[in-house]
Amino acid sequence: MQPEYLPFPALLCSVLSISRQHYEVTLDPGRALLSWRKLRPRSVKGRTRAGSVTVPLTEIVSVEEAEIDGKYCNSMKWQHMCKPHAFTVRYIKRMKKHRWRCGEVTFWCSEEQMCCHWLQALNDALNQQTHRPKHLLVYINPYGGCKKGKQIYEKKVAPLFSAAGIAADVVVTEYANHARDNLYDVNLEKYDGIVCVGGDGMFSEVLHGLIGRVQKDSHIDHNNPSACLSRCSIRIGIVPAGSTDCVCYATVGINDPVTSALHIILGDCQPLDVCSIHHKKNFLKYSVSLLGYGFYGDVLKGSENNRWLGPARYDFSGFKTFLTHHWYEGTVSFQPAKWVIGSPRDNKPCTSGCHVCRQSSKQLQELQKEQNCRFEHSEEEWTTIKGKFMAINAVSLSCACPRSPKGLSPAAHLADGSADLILVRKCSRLNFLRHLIRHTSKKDQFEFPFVEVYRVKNFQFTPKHFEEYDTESTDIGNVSKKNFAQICTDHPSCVCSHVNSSWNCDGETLDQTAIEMSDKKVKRRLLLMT
Ligand SMILES: CCCCCCCCCCCCC/C=C/[C@@H](O)[C@H](COP(=O)(O)O)NC(=O)CCCCCCCCCCCCCCC
Ligand SMILES: Nc1ncnc2c1ncn2[C@@H]1O[C@H](COP(=O)(O)OP(=O)(O)O)[C@@H](O)[C@H]1O
Ligand SMILES: [Ca+2]
Repeated sequence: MQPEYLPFPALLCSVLSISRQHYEVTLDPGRALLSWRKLRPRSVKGRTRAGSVTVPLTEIVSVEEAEIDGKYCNSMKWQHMCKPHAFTVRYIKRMKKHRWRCGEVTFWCSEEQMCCHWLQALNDALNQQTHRPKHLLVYINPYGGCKKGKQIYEKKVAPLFSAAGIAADVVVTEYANHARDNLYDVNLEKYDGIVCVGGDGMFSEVLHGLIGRVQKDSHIDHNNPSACLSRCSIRIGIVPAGSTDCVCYATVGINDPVTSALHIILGDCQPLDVCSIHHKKNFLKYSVSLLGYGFYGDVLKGSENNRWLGPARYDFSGFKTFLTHHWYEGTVSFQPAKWVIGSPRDNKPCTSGCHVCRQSSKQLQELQKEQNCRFEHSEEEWTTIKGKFMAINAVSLSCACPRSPKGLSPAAHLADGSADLILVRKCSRLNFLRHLIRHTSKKDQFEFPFVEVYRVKNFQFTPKHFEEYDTESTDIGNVSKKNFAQICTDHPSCVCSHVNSSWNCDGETLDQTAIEMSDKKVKRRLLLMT
């Protein structure tokens, strides 16, 4: 039997007008390009192609028949025609520093038939982009960051979505965890993606709702640390309107609502590692950005009563935390991520389509197949480090954000199945400041004798007092006040609350201090619309 071939759409080339100048406009379906070139180019050498623009069809946002402006219609040029015809193409314009803007160009045709032909051909090309979302569910946190989420969505994002023919059902949240709870009830089949307008905390809320919902539908107990979770096929998009926005910044390269909206419209997609955190086999939370004990845990705790300060609450609390200069004692154990081909000391940041992520994922999958799903229990050696720490940070992505454009671990990978564990040991205030300042420049923040970094598959942390006073039961509630007093005499300069820090998990404080974290990737991977 003869194979059936679809007729390949023909190249379309016409002379059309843009702002009353003639252009040769070409739609090349074979190379997936739309281009326009000014006719009668200027004679000055080297400027002949100045009026030429090429746009990949994948970067066309929308195509529509243009509204004919009365003034333009009556102007000299069009007086001889019965009715002018035009169509408008919106497309991605790449600016500096990963910023995207929506460019717009209107092509005027001399005949109605030609205009229809162009509209049809361009719409056919757009309809082939089947990965683009058509129906989105949007959650807006009106209190995130500078409390401008609703405004940002209405002014900057909604007009782009509607121009691109995307229908959006919008929920403005009324309380914390509104979006999470709503995701348990909503008919997900209706949607091609979920969009959250807010910061990392809001993203984490949507992520918990979505992963939880999918596990509930598949009757999987996510409390079980070795359970293989069902994969979420629905994507989450982020419109940054929070205080840190590091998930957005680290995946898109900038925290800019218009850029994010345009990535969502094009259907861009980026897989993301998700870590799960347990305490004694009980599931606590998922983490996608920072899981930090010590400095970042204290910064978060100190910022909680100053929410009214907006994003500045972190700087204010950061300054205070820096001055208090606390260190914490405990034991960290981890298993290295052996499948990864990169190292945290590489000098290259992870970008979309990253070769390291692809290769590492492949190797991880093979390893899992080999170990026949016993991956979590493999008896590989654990490295144990006892000590006094200023900060213990586990990051599954770079955590780049406006405060630190390269992030806490600049070479961390978005989807390699591993997390970078950064240990900052007890050091002088000056040395800690030197380490912090390096986050704002290109200099290596790990190049200090008191800083270590490992690429890990999982890790455990036990604070010192758990080891000494709580061998039977590790429930913090069971540690008696007497024991606390005992511990505090060991720390003459501190009060009880400073014996332990708390964990900052993507901007939320965890109730437990002794935790286990695993980065189970593949099964727990999440698709991000970026
Ligand atoms: C002297 C300047 C030092 C600057 C050091 C900057 C390090 C910044 C690292 C940022 C890591 C961010 C990790 C992201 C975590 C977020 O998931 C999470 C939640 O985000 P959301 O509120 O958007 O929901 N955000 C956070 O936990 C906030 C962390 C922010 C840390 C800011 C620390 C500022 C430290 C300032 C120290 C000043 C010392 C001055 C001494 C003279
Ligand atoms: N309507 C609401 N009222 C109060 N808290 C909310 C609301 N909607 C979401 N939240 C919670 O606010 C927290 C912080 O939100 P986020 O958007 O990350 O802002 P920020 O970046 O300023 O911390 C999240 O944990 C989220 O669960
Ligand atoms: Ca990772």
